[in-house]
Amino acid sequence: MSEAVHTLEGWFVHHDFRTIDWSSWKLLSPEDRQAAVDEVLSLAASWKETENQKQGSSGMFTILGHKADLLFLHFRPTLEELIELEATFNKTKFADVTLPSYSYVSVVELSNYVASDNVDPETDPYIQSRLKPIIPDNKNICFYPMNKRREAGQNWYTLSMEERREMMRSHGLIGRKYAGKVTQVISGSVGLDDWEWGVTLFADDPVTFKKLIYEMRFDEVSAKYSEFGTFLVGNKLSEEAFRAYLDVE
Ligand code: VOV
Repeated sequence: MSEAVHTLEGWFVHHDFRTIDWSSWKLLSPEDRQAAVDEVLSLAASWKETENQKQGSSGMFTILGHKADLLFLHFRPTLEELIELEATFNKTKFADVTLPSYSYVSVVELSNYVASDNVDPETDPYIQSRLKPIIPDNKNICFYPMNKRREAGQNWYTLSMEERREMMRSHGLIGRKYAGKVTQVISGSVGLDDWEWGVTLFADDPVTFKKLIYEMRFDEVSAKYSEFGTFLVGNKLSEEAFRAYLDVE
């Protein structure tokens, strides 16, 4: 039997993707539309307050293409908080014109494949900041779920710890070339959602997503042992941009 890698868990994550029923939105009166936007922005202000108190992080994004129009991304210490956030949003006037199009539930994860000894993860500021990530201000976001393969002759889970560690070392070396250009948040979802990990990337230039993911495709762990789900990409929304996005005057 192979040895399971030790993992550290941080904040829970909800990727809440919505489509907008634009016909219904346009049928609302200008006053009702304004009230609906104000209501969401007041929720966004309360999310900012939570972030200021270091009790989570939330962001709003537009998503390009048919898969979704918006993403509400939430990091919180507990699943209960994420459930409450979802219910609160669903009770807004704006939610009446949206439909959930995709969602993903996971928990921020760090594994100790390449961890250094003599570090206490409970107090180390770097590890803590990775386990409890604050959504960066980069313009673009890319999300996709992934699995490690479990096929005869290509089974990640039957490899020895040493083999896996070596491949993750090589994976990390590629990733490090993109330092300063991409921020990655890897969240584990075994037992929480349909895939094994969620990959959330943030960058100012969307071409960076393509270059990083393409380069990783040639790396052994991705080339031989990884399978990917649907990709969603979009832009971070400021409060003003959210208002402008929904403006149909
Ligand atoms: C943007 C750069 C970047 C960097 C620096 C980076 C580094 C690292 C390190 C050092 C480690 C191991 C320790 C830890 O931190 O957990 C990981 C871990 C992981 N990664 Fe990664 N990864 C990146 C980026 C990055 C991407 C783009 C992907 C998607 C893969 C692809 O082909 O599309 C990915 C996946 C993962 C996964 C699924 C895990 C967990 C694997 C497991 O079996 O447990 N990752 N990753």
